[in-house]
Amino acid sequence: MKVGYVSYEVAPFAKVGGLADVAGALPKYLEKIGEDVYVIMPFHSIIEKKFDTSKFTLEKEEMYPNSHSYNKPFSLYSYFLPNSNVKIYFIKNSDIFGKDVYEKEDERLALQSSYFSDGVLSVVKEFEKDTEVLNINDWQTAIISVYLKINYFEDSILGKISTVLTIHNLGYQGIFPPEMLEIIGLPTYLYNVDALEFYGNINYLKGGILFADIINTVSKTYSEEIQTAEYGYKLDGVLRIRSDKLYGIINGIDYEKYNPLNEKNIFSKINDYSGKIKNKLSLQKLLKLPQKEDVPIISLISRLVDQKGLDLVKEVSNYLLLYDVQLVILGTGQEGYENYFKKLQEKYPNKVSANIMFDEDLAFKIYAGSDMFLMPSKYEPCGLGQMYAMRYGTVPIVRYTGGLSDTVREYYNPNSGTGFGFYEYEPCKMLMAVSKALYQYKIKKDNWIKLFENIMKQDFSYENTAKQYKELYKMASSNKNRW
Ligand SMILES: Nc1ncnc2c1ncn2[C@@H]1O[C@H](COP(=O)(O)OP(=O)(O)O[C@H]2O[C@H](CO)[C@@H](O)[C@H](O)[C@H]2O)[C@@H](O)[C@H]1O
Repeated sequence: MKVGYVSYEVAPFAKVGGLADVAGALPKYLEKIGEDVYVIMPFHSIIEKKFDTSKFTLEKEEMYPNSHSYNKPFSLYSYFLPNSNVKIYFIKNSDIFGKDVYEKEDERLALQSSYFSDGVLSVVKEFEKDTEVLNINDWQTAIISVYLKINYFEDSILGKISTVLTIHNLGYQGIFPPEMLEIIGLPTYLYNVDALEFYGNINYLKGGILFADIINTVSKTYSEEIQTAEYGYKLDGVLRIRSDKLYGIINGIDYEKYNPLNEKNIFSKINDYSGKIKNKLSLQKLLKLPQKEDVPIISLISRLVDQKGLDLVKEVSNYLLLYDVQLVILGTGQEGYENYFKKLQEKYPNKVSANIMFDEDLAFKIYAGSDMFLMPSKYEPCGLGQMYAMRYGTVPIVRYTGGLSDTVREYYNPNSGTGFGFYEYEPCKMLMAVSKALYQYKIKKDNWIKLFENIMKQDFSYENTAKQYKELYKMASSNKNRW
């Protein structure tokens, strides 16, 4: 079956968060199990800074979106996802796609994402005619399902395509003024409660949820949580309407790219606990923290946003730092958190390393060199950090929500469990989870090493995830919804 995977960010070309990791890996693994898959993303200008784009093939100099009122042309380039034969198309219009993957201004975002979405369909119609399913991702491309059902349902090529909408994060929905409908080339009658209207605005993700043939999210638990008022971000009712078509498939991580036996991403290979210690000492040296083998490093790598439970960390950090620990932060995001962690480092220069930057190389050195990885999220659709951490033998400490519930099992004894966690979103509950880990680390070292060995045996590879997506695509193509 021919499947197009459409994403606003794809690693390694442009990455802001976890969506890029999935978009850069899943298609590769789909190809391995026999799917005929290609990827489409915008040609963000940062790509030119990171890659030698002269290797890209110019497929067509001038193409146009068909519905959108911004009908300036784009050029189409192509290349391949690294280590695969998966073709990736880049839609280039330098006036539309600016220097950041996500620009701050709402109006720009509304325009960029819809221009891209409509442009994707022009590409499919001309270059990938036999596409059966488009896997669209998050609000930026959700609107593709609306274009297909409303504007192109009679088209001999596009009219046959089914959509799978994957929700990576319900917290971001693409909410814009109703006037956008005309600008993006959709009929104004869609401004009604059974379509895109959302509390006086329009909502791209709501459109995707109602118009896609199949919807899925990135863990089973999150697929259930988002149907409740607590996690539904006001779309729980709409999701409940579509609950018969709503699935949860846990993400994987790229085991080929992230391999503890390969020294490419990390300081030294980790095949036993001594390898872990080597990485830890090198990390301490790199970050100018005291090189102490027995002081546990607790790390946190994240977008610094409310979703990630950072208010809990703020609340208890002074208390936590009474312990003999080192805290390593890597992230960018809300200014309040960035400043907070910078100040924390100033206050505890020997205990805290706050790296307020986006640095993938450093990220994997931290995953490999830490003892514990903290992820106390308020909500977490899947979460990749905890899986990367375990891949490198770092014990996760998580709030049991969404995908964190589905990937971390509470430690009870050396033969069971893969981490430590808590349920209620309370600072002291998080602190207790950290204490449980510190107790094992400090007092029960044999147990800790056994735990290290257990988590390194966990399997979060993409093979199984890819098989489940294959089933979803089959289901989508045989369950096409008429609007
Ligand atoms: N400063 C920094 N420097 C370098 N690397 C950094 C970084 N900050 C974050 N990262 C990296 O970005 C990725 C974050 O992925 P997550 O899945 O943990 O969260 P995110 O909320 O972005 O993704 C959303 O989509 C994914 C994919 O479906 C879901 O797993 C998740 O729950 C959902 O919120 C990881 O690869 C991490 O290493």
